[in-house]
Amino acid sequence: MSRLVIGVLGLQGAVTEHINQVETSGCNGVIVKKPEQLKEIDGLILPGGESTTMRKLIERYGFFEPLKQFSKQRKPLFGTCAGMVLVAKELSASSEAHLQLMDVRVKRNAFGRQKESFEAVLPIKGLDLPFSAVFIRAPYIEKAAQHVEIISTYENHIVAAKQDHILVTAFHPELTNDTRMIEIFIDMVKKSKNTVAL
Ligand SMILES: NC(=O)CC[C@H](N)C(=O)O
Repeated sequence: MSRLVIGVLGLQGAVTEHINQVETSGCNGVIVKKPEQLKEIDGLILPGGESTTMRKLIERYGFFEPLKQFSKQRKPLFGTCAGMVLVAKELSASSEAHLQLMDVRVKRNAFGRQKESFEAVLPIKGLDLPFSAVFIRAPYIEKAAQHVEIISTYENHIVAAKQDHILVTAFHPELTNDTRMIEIFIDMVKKSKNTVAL
């Protein structure tokens, strides 16, 4: 069977770290810089970075509608940190939401100044052993619809979740050597390919 092709939206943020993890996990990693490339990939990672800047670049490079279409086709998406902000249907503090793909309300920079960046060892649904999660000016999910599966919480806040073909984490799984989080995503991509093939 040919290798799965996982794209990383390459407009801004932690792109190469994700590509490295994708390749370590046995898939082909592609930096996506043009909307046409979305046709060539089986799943897409929206990396961490700065969501407001990413939104501007999404508009500038004509990605807004193509990304919505990508999701409409139920192709798997993985939003990490700023990527989670981008997919949320709602943002708190009346900020304007972006792609609005997942039924969650996200609070940006939610852990406050004392906790600009920190590491926490978290139990994750589906993993036998806890995951060492790196948070950098991280958001969290303030509110999730019933059909959103909560995968992990930290101090009672939702920091990882899944809805259908969309996975999100408030932390940066690509900044550790642990590839188990990306493997959860790769499994989703594998399953979606099998469903399409049937
Ligand atoms: N590390 C990150 O991705 C930070 C996200 C950033 N606080 C934002 O809202 O865009």
